Amino acid sequence: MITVDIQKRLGAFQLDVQFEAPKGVTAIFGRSGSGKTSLVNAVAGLLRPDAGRIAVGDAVLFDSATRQNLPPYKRRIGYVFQDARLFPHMTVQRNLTYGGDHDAARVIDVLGLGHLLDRMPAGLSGGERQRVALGRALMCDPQLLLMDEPLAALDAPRKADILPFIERLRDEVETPIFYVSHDVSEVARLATTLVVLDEGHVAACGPVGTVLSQPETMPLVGVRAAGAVITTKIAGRLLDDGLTELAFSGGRLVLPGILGVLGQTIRVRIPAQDVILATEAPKGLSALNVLPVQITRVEFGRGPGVAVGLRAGDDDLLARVTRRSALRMNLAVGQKIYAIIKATAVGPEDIGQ
Ligand SMILES: Nc1ncnc2c1ncn2[C@@H]1O[C@H](COP(=O)(O)OP(=O)(O)OP(=O)(O)O)[C@@H](O)[C@H]1O
Repeated sequence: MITVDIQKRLGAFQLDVQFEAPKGVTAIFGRSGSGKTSLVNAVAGLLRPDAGRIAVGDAVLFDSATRQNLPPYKRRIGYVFQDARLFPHMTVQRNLTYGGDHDAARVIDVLGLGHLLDRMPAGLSGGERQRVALGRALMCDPQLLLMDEPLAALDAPRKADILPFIERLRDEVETPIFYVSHDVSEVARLATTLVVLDEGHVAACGPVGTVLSQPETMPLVGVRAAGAVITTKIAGRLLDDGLTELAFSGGRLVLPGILGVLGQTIRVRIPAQDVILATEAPKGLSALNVLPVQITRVEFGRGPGVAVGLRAGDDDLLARVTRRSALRMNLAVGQKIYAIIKATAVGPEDIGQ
């Protein structure tokens, strides 16, 4: 468990953050200026809090009560920035092992670096460079890895290339990761835990699927970003039609593309704005996915949209409808209705492992 409890005044800005993060990837998400970088800098030891406590398991990195403040180089923290910052005159192999060679063979395997070892950084793509930077950070045997917008400088195809490697890292390497991002698809794919910052405070914190599907989260993450994250298993592959059938606790979903092998676990983000609600089972509809659901929340905001929390089996879904529709349909907590999800609403960037 990682404990973060930080108070820090930065000019007119007050950072006041408390949360506990279990193993896995903890995404730190929030608008520009919400305090994400200040938070990870405090964890790295680059910014000294006015008060608080930071601990990774039993290792205390900072504690104002006992006046402990480990210098950055003693914190055993790996830091991966937006730009890879590799040594240009060294091969990938030498870059990787510059600070240590902990678990080298496995890190090279998980990050798919084997064929790049003799190359120089100048000849690598942006995504490959970031994988080398990640590998180098891991070979120093950190107890925590901090990644501050590591994919922000990459274009969409390079991002798509590197995400599966970070997913493998999350699933196969023990090192916990703090991952700063303002891209919700990235967060939905990678995060185990999500911490949403708002003006220096923790506005929401918990398992990523729970936080993103809460109606209250919608104003914080933005209406386009809000939506459920569900874990599914591949139940069928309709090869002729190029579709994949996914099973989850709430039923079945059919999505475009052949997404993996039978039985494989797939994580899917379903944007709230792409869920349509119907009070009766629809007939003669082109959409492939019609799920029976029960309303758990109806949250009227200040704008024209209403966030509707839904229970589908053991999973939470989220829909955004207009105030007018919510009133006309008389939507109320406990009501059993149908959620309709267009197969093409879930983009490739919303599907992970
Ligand atoms: N040394 C400082 N002195 C005064 N204000 C500061 C200082 N460092 C940061 N701030 C302010 O603290 C706030 C949080 O900054 P921070 O960089 O942590 O946000 P962020 O969420 O990482 O933003 P972005 O996504 O744009 O990188 C901002 O308003 C910033 O201007």
